[in-house]
Amino acid sequence: MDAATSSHVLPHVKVSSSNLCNLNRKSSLCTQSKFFTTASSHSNEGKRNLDSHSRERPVLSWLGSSDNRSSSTLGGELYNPVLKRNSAEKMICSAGICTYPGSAIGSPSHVTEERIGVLLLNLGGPETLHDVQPFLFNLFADPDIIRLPRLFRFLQRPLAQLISVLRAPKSKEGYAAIGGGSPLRKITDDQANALKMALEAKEVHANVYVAMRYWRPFTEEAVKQARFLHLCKAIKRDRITRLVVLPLYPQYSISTTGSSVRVLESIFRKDASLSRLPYSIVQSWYQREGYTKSMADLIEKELQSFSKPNEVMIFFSAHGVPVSYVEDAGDPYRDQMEECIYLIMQELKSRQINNDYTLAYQSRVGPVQWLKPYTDEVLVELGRKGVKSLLAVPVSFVSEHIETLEEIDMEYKELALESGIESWGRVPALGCTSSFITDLADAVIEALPSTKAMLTSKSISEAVDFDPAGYAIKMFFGSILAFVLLLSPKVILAFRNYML
Ligand SMILES: C=CC1=C(C)c2cc3[nH]c(cc4nc(cc5[nH]c(cc1n2)c(C)c5CCC(=O)O)C(CCC(=O)O)=C4C)c(C)c3C=C
Ligand SMILES: [Fe+2]
Repeated sequence: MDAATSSHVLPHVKVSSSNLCNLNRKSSLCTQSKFFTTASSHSNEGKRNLDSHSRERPVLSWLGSSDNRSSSTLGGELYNPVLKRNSAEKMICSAGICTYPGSAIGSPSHVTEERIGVLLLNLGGPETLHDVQPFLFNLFADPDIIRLPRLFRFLQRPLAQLISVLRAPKSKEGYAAIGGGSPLRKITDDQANALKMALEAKEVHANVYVAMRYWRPFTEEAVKQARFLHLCKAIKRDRITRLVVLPLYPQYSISTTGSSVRVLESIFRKDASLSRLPYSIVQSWYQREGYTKSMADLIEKELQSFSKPNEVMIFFSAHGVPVSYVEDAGDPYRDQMEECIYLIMQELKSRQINNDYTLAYQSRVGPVQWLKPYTDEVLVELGRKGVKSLLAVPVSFVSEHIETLEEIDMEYKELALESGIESWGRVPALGCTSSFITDLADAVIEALPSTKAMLTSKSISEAVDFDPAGYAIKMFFGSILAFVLLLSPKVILAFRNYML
């Protein structure tokens, strides 16, 4: 059953500010952990609102402070908000702001009836082979997936149409090999139900909703089309008073969490009641002990299936992103991934598991450079060097999906065996593993005190900033330039790469 509609009982909890403060003090933020905060309010408001925020944050004001959470010690997110000026940095510096909404939990003795909602954000996947091309269109039409210069943004949709049609046959083959569609929706619904129960066990009664970025249940369609009105409607119908947004990506990337949050916040901005709803976003959670321990449990268990467990190479395989995301746009994804692997290996070492390990990136698409080393190349290299046993660990996603079930289990396994590796294993995705879901429940509870309603002043100023004459000029010259570029042999060659 759809998690959003699974409960007919209004979620509620009695929350006193002192309880919430205690919870927050237990979180990484409040205990002054070296790692970055897991929760933030207002990922998009950015620096523009720093002044107003700083006035409102009585307990958790640390942006620019001299304690151990300075930009150089923020775990994987080593981005100095003062030095880096880009879109990702806005997210990160705003992620450092943690505010208390004055009304609900302002005074220690205040007790409010809360109706808590949790919104799980995920990528979504085609449910049938027929859905594959339109799913790919949605994906490539996302300006956070194909990042065109401003002048060429109007080409986004025609380009997405072209690339999705070129890519569809290869993608369909992959989805056909795993049963004719993506398992993501079912798994995410199961995770939502499990999370609801885990929260209930901690006496936090919440409704858990699911919003997918590229397939049903869509995030944006939730407001635009009657058929998919359920998300917005449900949040309103259930009279949710406080919302925690939990992207199901352990590490932050512009292309995943960043994109989903951008869409969600644009929906909130356009809806008067949603823009007044206090919410907070768990930006990344790879650094949580519950997650690293759960991953270590899976690895430890899977190693036992080899005849010589301590001779097995632990092979972390992460979904890649184009290098330009990290090097030009300031995406913290690679740093967070490296930190994540380090933390999992530390946990394994504490259990006397000292295997060799390596990290590589899979699933590259298109003509640009992606994060290296590439999974396929490393597998061949390891085989050549005489590695005989290998345990693949998918690490950027917490559900089984096409890239675990087809790419790793079929393509990479075959390649590894051909390259001289004799013994192959793969760690399953976390799915509904109870220690993991329990930890997600803790992450939600820790994020509750930092919920804050969106300010609408930004949308007003954006509307004022729009210049129709400038826009028309850009469209005119952009079209001519695009036409010339599209005819160049280099560009024609580049499109072929989407088909391979
Ligand atoms: C952390 C996870 C992911 C990142 C980062 C990411 C970036 C990214 N992906 C593409 C292109 C494609 N991704 C596709 C499927 C897909 N991607 C992720 C996760 C991340 N993507 C998942 C979980 C899935 C599978 C969904 C499912 O149905 O099971 C696809 C479609 C499949 C295919 O044709 O290979 C494409 C295409 C880009 C370009 C990108 C970063 C810019
Ligand atoms: Fe992807």
